[in-house]
Amino acid sequence: MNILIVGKGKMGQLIDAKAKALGLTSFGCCDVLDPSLLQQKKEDIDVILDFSHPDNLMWILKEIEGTSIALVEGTTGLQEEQLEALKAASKNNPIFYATNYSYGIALFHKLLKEVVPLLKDSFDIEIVETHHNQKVDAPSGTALSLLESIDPDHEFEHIFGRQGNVGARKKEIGIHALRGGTIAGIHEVDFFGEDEVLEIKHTATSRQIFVNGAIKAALFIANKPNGLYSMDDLLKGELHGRS
Ligand SMILES: NC(=O)C1=CN([C@@H]2O[C@H](COP(=O)(O)OP(=O)(O)OC[C@H]3O[C@@H](n4cnc5c(N)ncnc54)[C@H](OP(=O)(O)O)[C@@H]3O)[C@@H](O)[C@H]2O)C=CC1
Ligand SMILES: O=C(O)C1=N[C@H](C(=O)O)C[C@H](O)C1
Repeated sequence: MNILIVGKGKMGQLIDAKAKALGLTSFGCCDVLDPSLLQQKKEDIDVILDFSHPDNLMWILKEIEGTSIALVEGTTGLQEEQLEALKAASKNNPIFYATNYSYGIALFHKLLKEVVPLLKDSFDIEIVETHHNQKVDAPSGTALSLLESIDPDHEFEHIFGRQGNVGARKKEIGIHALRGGTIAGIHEVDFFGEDEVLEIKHTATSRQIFVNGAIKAALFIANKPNGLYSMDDLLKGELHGRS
């Protein structure tokens, strides 16, 4: 499988190194300011993995239009219209999208779907995420996806941080972002009940878990029919697990 990576940052470089270590052909990392690699290698690319910045997405979708190149999209902070464009592009290319490529977070979503219907009427729900001091978007893409799993029908008001005389808690879900040091990613959902608290927490102890998951996603969608794929498809395909 031949891959090309969009994004020359922390994730891009780690994916490039891991792909090469696995014996895959990686053409390296590029971005919208230096698109030549994508344009030169277009004929030979099977999968593009984008871990960069939302500003690259429309350019990538234009480049893969009319080709059979698959896309593994990992960039977070995408706006609603960019998510719509991703969905539309999946009619013509295989596209895998996840805000978090770790196995644990994929399971976290499953746990929420079990637990939330049992608790949502009697427990207060809050989401807390913690990331390194270089992260540019807040709250994390993962926190927003967890929110979507908790409240798919938007029954609750979504409160992004609290400040001032906010009054007593209403039918709301609080979402809070902490930033500091070198934390790869911590996500926690707290359920506060009467005289008890249930906490579900995932800690990524290094970025490698995202890198490995993204490469598994790339192997999974290479040569798949056009469509939008998610971590649920990867779990069903039993391609996940350690390393
Ligand atoms: N889905 C998942 O599992 C994961 C997703 N991510 C996401 O991947 C993305 C990249 O993360 P990470 O590698 O840590 O970030 P880095 O900051 O290390 O790298 C970001 C890359 O994007 C480029 N970039 C920044 N601004 C722009 C812009 N305006 N237009 C085009 N390119 C730009 C940077 O180029 P330059 O250096 O020249 O500015 C750099 O190459 C983030 O959205 C992050 O949230 C991260 C980990 C896991
Ligand atoms: O920027 C990061 O580092 C991460 N971003 C993703 C997110 O926004 O959820 C996934 C992971 O938590 C690391």
